[in-house]
Amino acid sequence: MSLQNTNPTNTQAWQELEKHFSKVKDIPVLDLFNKNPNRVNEFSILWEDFFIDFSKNKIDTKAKKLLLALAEELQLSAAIEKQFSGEKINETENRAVLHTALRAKNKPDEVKENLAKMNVFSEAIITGKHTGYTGKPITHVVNIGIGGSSLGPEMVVEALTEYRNHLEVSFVDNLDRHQIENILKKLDPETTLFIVVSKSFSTQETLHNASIARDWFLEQAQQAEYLEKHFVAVSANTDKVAAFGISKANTFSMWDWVGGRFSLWSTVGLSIACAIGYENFENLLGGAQQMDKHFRETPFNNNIPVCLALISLWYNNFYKAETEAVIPYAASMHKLIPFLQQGSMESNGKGVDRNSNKISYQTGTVVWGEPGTNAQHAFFQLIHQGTKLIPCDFIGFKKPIHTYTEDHDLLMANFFAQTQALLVGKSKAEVLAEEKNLGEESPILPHKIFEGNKPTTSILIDKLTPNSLGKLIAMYEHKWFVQGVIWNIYSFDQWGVALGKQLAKNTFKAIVNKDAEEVKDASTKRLLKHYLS
Ligand SMILES: O=P(O)(O)OC[C@H]1O[C@H](O)[C@H](O)[C@@H](O)[C@@H]1O
Repeated sequence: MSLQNTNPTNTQAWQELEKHFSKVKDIPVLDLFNKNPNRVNEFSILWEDFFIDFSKNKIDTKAKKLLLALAEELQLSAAIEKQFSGEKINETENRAVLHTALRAKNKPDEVKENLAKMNVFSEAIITGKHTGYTGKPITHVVNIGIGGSSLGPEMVVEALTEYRNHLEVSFVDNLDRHQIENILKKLDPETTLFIVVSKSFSTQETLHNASIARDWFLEQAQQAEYLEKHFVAVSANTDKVAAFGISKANTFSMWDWVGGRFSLWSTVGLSIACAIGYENFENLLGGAQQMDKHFRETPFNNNIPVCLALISLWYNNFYKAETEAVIPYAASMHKLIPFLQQGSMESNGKGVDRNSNKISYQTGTVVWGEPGTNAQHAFFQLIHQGTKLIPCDFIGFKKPIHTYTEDHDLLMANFFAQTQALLVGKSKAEVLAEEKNLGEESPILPHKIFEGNKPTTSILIDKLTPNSLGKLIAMYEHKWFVQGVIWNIYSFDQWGVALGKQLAKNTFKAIVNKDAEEVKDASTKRLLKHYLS
């Protein structure tokens, strides 16, 4: 057993963290600021167009030191090198994990070829050189895929609205027929391109939706040869693509060494290239490449993904915080949360360690959130005054993507005010001074007090661009990786999604046969009977 397969709770650093935690857990963060005039410097990182302020977290100098020692003791550097050098670190699937190779300066030849093909194709769609079966240019692109074959591209396409061209881009992922019907009814088969994206090309939702789209198309186009102009596929399973009826020329390859949730950098990003142009897609890759370099080369105490990962681990394993929230102050980033949920929770929601033993400590956190300012009016009440500890990442931009700078100032004033309110709170004395009609004995008084001391990390970026978005996404990818290394789990498989898929097949059979007895447990049997009645 190498040191990298160690139960983290058995390390010396963990033991010391436990001891230290019991001493410092109740110290208010404001006291830490008072005792340490250098706190903001010590707990912030300025890197290129990113400024990360960790100082509002419940962490002192010693805890930081011990967390960094934990990373060293568990040989994080060696683990990072293993990933970048293409070792088969996804051991349960016997695969390398090389999404970083997709955005590296020197890409593997097969990647270069497929990206070049993507460049030419997206350009032809955008310029109208590629026409539909009646000679009209394509106006609408529909990405059919789910999970990693949808969340990343959709998030990027939505976030970068200011970089969009004239093409309308939609995403169909859900098995609910309602979704695809709603999209198709607005489309014209003559001017629509479908991109069927599935690494495995055996995902129920995607194949089902792709068949619906094909039938819809053929209903009007009539001739199967016209499919060639309107259906392309992205997949690692070219045989299955061919069996579905999409030609080799219309197939973009991806590879088993790219995990679905890390695949937006590959040909899975075809819808991105169509929506914002290939050059902008390359800028996205360029940003990720810069973050990869930062992650690989920067000492841990100044390393953004490493610090984010360790602070999150501190809350998860010592404060026993169950969740963490992400609040982007950019309405166009509303799809960032589901993307991060898959990335973090599918990667690190594991209960068995690398030695195949059941884990006795906490692993993956629950990630949730919503863009600010909407979040303020929905769930911030609980974060400010509830009983749960919820560390939050606030993401904001110095410059807006529009020209209304004062409006942007108003938005960002909310960002800063919220992190400040969460930290500082409002004391009894302050409430009384502000509200003269409230007496000391008023039953309303306790409701108006804010304890403060609620932790936030501020991620302040110059501007939302393809480059900075690439950096931001790669930053979170590396955060999950670091946590997986420390938790001693395999972050790159997802066996936990298999059982439900398997049972759905039998359940569907039971429904078709109208035979609830095929289902084993009493509750589901009763539900099925009711459904069938
Ligand atoms: O790209 P596909 O093979 O269609 O897979 C789509 C998604 O489905 C699976 O259930 C996995 O949980 C995801 O990791 C994956 O991204």
